[in-house]
Amino acid sequence: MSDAAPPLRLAAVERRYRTEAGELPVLRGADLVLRAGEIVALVAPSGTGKSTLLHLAGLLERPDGGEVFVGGRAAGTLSDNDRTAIRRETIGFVYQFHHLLPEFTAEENVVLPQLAAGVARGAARDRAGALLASFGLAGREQHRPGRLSGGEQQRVAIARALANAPRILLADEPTGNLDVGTAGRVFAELLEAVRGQGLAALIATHNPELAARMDRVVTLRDGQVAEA
Ligand SMILES: Nc1ncnc2c1ncn2[C@@H]1O[C@H](COP(=O)(O)OP(=O)(O)OP(=O)(O)O)[C@@H](O)[C@H]1O
Repeated sequence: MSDAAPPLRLAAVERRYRTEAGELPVLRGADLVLRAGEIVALVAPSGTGKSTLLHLAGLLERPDGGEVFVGGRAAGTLSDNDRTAIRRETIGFVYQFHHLLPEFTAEENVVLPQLAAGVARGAARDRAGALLASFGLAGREQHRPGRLSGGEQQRVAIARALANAPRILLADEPTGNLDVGTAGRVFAELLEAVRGQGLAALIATHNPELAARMDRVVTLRDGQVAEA
C-alpha cells in the first residue's frame, strides 16, 4: 500500500442492475477521490445511486466497469478473501438502521469485528470499552440493543465501525432514523470521532444542514459524481 495514494479512489465506475423492465444503468463512469482526513458529503435525490456507490466503495459489490482503489490497490484484481480482509481492516460502515446483533451486548457487538480481525479478546474488550465510553455509553456496555435508545444504538453502531481502526468510514444516512435533535448530536459525535482519528469519510445524507458540516459536498448526476 502506497502512503501517497488516497485512501479511496473510484475511477470510471459503472453499475447496472438487471430488472424485469430491462437494464438500469445507475452509475455511468463515476469518479471520486477521497483524500486522507477528508470528510465528504454525498447528497443526491432518492434512487440516484448513493447506496450503490457506497457498496462499491466498500468492496461489498464489484462494479460492472471501472475500478475501485483502496490505498492505491486496485480492488478488482483481488480475490474475494483479500477484499474481505481489506474491508475488515481498512473500512468502517455505518448504516441508517444500526444492524447490531440483537442477541449480543453492546460490548460484544464492538468486540466481534475485532476478533474476526485477529485481535485477542482482552484487547478487544478494552478497546470496545474505551470506544463505547467515548460515545457516552459507559455503564451500558452489557445492555443488548433492544434495551438501548435509538440514539444509543446508533452510537454503538458507530463504535463498531471504528473498532478495527479503519482508514475510511462509509456511512449511509447514519442518523436518518433518529429524531432531529438526537440526529444532530449523534452526527456531531460521529464527525468528532472521524476528525479525531484523521479518517477519510464518505457520508450519504438527505440533510443539507448535516452536509454543510462536512469538508466538501458531492452529488450524483447522470450516473456520475459531480460537485454539488
Ligand atoms: N439490487 C438491485 N436490483 C435492481 N435495482 C436496484 C438494486 N439496487 C438498487 N436498485 C435501483 O438502483 C437505483 C439506485 O438505488 P440506490 O439504492 O443506490 O439509490 P439511493 O440514491 O441510495 O436511494 P435512497 O436515497 O432512496 O436510499 C434505484 O432506482 C434502485 O431501485
